[in-house]
Amino acid sequence: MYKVLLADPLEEVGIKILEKECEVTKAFDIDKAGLLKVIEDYDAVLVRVNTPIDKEIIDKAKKLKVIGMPGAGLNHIDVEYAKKKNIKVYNVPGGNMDSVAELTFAHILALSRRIYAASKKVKEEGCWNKYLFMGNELSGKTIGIIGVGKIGLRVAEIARAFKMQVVAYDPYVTQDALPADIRLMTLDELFATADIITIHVPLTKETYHLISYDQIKKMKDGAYIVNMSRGGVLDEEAAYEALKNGKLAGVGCDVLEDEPPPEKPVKHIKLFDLDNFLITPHLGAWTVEAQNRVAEIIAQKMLEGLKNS
Ligand SMILES: NC(=O)C1=CN([C@@H]2O[C@H](COP(=O)(O)OP(=O)(O)OC[C@H]3O[C@@H](n4cnc5c(N)ncnc54)[C@H](O)[C@@H]3O)[C@@H](O)[C@H]2O)C=CC1
Ligand SMILES: O=C(O)CCC(=O)C(=O)O
Repeated sequence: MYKVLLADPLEEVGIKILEKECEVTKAFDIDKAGLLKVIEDYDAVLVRVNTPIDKEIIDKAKKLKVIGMPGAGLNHIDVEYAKKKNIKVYNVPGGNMDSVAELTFAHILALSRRIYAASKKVKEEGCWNKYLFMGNELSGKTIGIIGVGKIGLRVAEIARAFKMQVVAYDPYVTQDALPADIRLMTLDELFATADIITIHVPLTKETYHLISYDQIKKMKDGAYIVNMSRGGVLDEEAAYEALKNGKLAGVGCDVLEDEPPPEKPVKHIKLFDLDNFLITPHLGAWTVEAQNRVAEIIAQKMLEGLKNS
């Protein structure tokens, strides 16, 4: 029987598939030191985004044949090095795209209708004053999508239903490959055109701090930024400055560069003081539907990978 380590939780449907042919160990709280101690015993390991698999772990993993990620992003896994060591790395492209695109719009709507601040004012002060919370319609606005892969394209589909114009920046796709109503442009053109900018790129050397203060300066006054991709793509210090001085009207993030953030009083994150900064704790893929889907697919892929290795 293959030995599989679940270093992070997986929905039951995936565990059941693996358990048919593997001995499955659950070690959801394992840290790097723990992984280094036990990884040599396993044929396969499943990790989510906050459990990195680096060269050091791979070097210890003498029996490892398969690494599985029940989602899209692989920036926490040294995929090149794993491949050199003949370890297969699997993810589930598109498995959570609907959920992430839907949360993108939850942030966009919450920002443009000031839902967080208005709700807080009612609950904390009993203040029922609509005059404080004038919002904006999405209809007729331009959304700028950075990265038109699986999630970016789904965001574009939803944007259409809101009667928005869609522009996009992605150096790895061509205009012919896109639906006719998505206008591909340079990043500077997108900054000058978009009312709402939404980020859907992988975290790479190229995308690290892709949105810096110098880039924000090129955006329209009062623009919104939403980042559902990875912390590190948006420079959080720059976002703070731009929210404080009013250059940006709102920022919504599902991810942070330092994630999970240290708890108070260890470090206080300035952005958290601002009502027009929205944060969710990496919930993009966190729906029953997406989690069941990715669990089933990743378990099947890992099993196939083990059998073919
Ligand atoms: N918040 C969450 O829970 C989730 C976050 N994600 C993040 O979203 C990212 C995108 O996911 P998918 O759309 O499924 O991936 P995808 O691979 O289908 O699309 C990524 C797109 O980004 C483009 N891209 C790459 N480098 C770029 C650059 N420098 N500038 C502009 N575009 C660039 C690619 O050409 C591709 O079209 C993932 O890599 C992951 O980091 C994904 C799923 C859940
Ligand atoms: O489900 C998770 O743990 C993270 C999802 C994610 O960020 C991804 O699929 O790239």
